[in-house]
Amino acid sequence: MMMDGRRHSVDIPISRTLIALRRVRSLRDPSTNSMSKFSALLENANWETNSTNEISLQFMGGCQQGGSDHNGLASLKNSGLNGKREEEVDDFEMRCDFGKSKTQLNSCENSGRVEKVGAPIRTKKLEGLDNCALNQEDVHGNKSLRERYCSNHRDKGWELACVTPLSNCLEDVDSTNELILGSPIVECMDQSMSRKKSQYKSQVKSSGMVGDVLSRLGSPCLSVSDALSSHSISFLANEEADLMIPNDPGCGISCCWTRTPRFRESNPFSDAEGRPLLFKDVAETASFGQRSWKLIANETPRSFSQKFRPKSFDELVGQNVVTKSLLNAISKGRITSLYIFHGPRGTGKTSASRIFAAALNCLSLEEFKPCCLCRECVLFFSGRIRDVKEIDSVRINRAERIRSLIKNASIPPVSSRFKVFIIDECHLLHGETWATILNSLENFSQHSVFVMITPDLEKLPRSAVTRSQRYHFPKIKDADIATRLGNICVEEGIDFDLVALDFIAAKSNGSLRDAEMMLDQLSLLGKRITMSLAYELIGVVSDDELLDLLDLALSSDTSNTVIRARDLMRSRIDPMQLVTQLANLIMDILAGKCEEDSSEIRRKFSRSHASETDMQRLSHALKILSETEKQLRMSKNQSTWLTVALLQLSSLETPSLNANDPKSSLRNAHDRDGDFCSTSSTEESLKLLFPCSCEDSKSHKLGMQGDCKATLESIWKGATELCQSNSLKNFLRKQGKLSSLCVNRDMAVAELEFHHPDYVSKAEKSWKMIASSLQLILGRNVEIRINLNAAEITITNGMQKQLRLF
Ligand SMILES: Nc1ncnc2c1ncn2[C@@H]1O[C@H](COP(=O)(O)OP(=O)(O)OP(=O)(O)O)[C@@H](O)[C@H]1O
Ligand SMILES: [Zn+2]
Repeated sequence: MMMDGRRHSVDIPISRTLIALRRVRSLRDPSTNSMSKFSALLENANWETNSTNEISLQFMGGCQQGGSDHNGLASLKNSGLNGKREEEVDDFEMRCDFGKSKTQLNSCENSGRVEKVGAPIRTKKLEGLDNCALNQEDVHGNKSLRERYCSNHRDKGWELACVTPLSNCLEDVDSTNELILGSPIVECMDQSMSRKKSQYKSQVKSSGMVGDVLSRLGSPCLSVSDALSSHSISFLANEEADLMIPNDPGCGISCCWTRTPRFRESNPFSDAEGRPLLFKDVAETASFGQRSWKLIANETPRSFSQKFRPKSFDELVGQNVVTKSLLNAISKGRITSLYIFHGPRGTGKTSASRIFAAALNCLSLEEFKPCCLCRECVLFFSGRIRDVKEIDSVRINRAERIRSLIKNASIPPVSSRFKVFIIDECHLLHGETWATILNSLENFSQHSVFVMITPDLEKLPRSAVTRSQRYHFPKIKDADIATRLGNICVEEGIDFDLVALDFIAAKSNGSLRDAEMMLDQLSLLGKRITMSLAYELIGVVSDDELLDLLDLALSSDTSNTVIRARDLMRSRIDPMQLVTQLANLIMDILAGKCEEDSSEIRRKFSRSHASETDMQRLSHALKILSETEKQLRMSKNQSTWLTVALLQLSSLETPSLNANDPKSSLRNAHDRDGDFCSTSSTEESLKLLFPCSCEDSKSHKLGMQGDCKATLESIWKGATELCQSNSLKNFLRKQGKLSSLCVNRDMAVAELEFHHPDYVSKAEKSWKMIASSLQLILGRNVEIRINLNAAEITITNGMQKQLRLF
């Protein structure tokens, strides 16, 4: 949501401060809490910009409320913009000269020191009784922790000053007492935006359009006292303005006009249709599906992703190409009527569409837009702009609604430069809806812009794609995500381990929203964000990673299967969970669900595993996995057996994994304490084959009988695959085999068999490599025994070499 506030507890955005000038409470009679006492003041206020680009607010004579004649004047200016050095640009001054109206506004005089939440504020200037100045600077400490993340939050100061205006500014007061203002220059520097000072250092220049828009604002009224006490200042006053709350976490700007705004032309549509975009999803209006929004500025953000939604292009992480190109399009005036923003979820498409809409209407003459400061931006960020609409794609599938929308788009904007229609999830538009829109493109007002958003370009009609300007939002790099998370942690005062943030970033699959949501959840635990905490909460693997693993396993890429599986299980997922997820995924694929899924990796996987044999292999894999799942419940060596099971997925020879089959490869290795199952007869035969280690009741063993053979073959194949030397690999495959395996909690004993004494000695020479490969697959120390008939050589990896004879 564009209006999501941020840093409300740390920084005070100047924009919010300015808006708070309108707060009605400050203008109320303290004894009665009534506004009436000051109504004349409101009616007689006048704003103007003078030649030095200062905005002036003048309280005209004749108002005799409160024992004063209110000839006082106030103006706003950015002291840094009139030839000051760049370092000073951040300083935004407010000086007040209210003349006789100081009775109402006398708290200016008390502004010698103002506390800002989370950071001390220092007052630079205090200009006598009639003037006040507030200059606050952040004094962030604790730099060391923040250095990596706080580049955006370096110390900034701001100064707000009201200065006596020079001229008579009243140009017009219309019949409804609305003020028509001259061309003011709004200059303010939000702390949160101060890093953009190079872009923002110059103000919104005075222009007819600025004046035009300002003229639609109601009577402004000024109070500083309340503003200071609540760390915010407002421009205007009316009853609604009281919605502003001191800890308002919104974007910092709230629009609460005293009068109904006048527009260039009356809105030809119903109120509902013309309702402006306000960035808070609450209810829906009856019109073509446009959402009705509440002033988000008054609401507490419910999540980090709401709170930290980017509000300008430079806050958009990892989308530099898009940003640059959109900004260039605006600065060169090359705006087309149809844009498509596409790319994976949570990468900033919706945010960018809103920023784009704001930038299109921004009045700043600077290249970097939106400035967030001009009146159009103020309107936009307060959600009061009438010409930007966010439309529910499902709802406009109805004929009358799309007609209404098209009609609306054919008419020039109400008050802004561009009418922007943002249609999220546009792949849900029906073909006819698309056709109507595309056929009407020519008839749209030159100033109507459609921004369509979808995660999947391929689902859109070709004709739409070819007639639009497309912007791809790629997945966000893990490093960028981790940095962003770090910034959020610093801002929210959350302790964290870097590695945990990296982990969250890796888990979020390029979606910053997912990452922020995970962080949000973890932060609720109220502890330091650590790896183990993250693992506890997130221990699942994305579909894409699962598909990757499955692909490796099915393609007999033993080494990578083992490496990937071990990697996942080491830190990221419990083997039980992994096997369940894999089985579910295969079921989805077999059920054809991948066709509907938007993931490219899934579609690719489906395409490359579409043959009959592939389907058989997949159902075979499913059988193995479902059987493995049962076995793992009873096993203490879950990761080993899951790895072994994965190595069997590529084979089409289905080992009998029937739970009732005593020879089942995995089942028949059950030991007495339930680690692996076997019938007593199988156990006997295993002992016979491999008498020494399996006496340990905690171990389980696979022998050469029945279907154990297939498992042993898979493991042997995997192990040989992992040998780096090709000649050794070929030799072991051809001449040797794994004749039995006994695994207990700490180690495994593998029995190898060769047909010739020379082979035995050759294998013996390479025992380390063989043992290492088996070790990798089995995930524990491995003792190997190399047999030739009655001869057996025992070699313990990493320990001394031993020859044992029966
Ligand atoms: N590129 C980004 N830069 C900064 N924040 C981002 C970015 N992408 C996503 N976010 C975070 O994720 C939240 C959601 O982003 P947004 O709605 O713009 O993504 P989206 O691509 O439109 O997602 P979807 O396709 O699901 O609608 C934002 O509020 C913001 O906190
Ligand atoms: Zn602007």
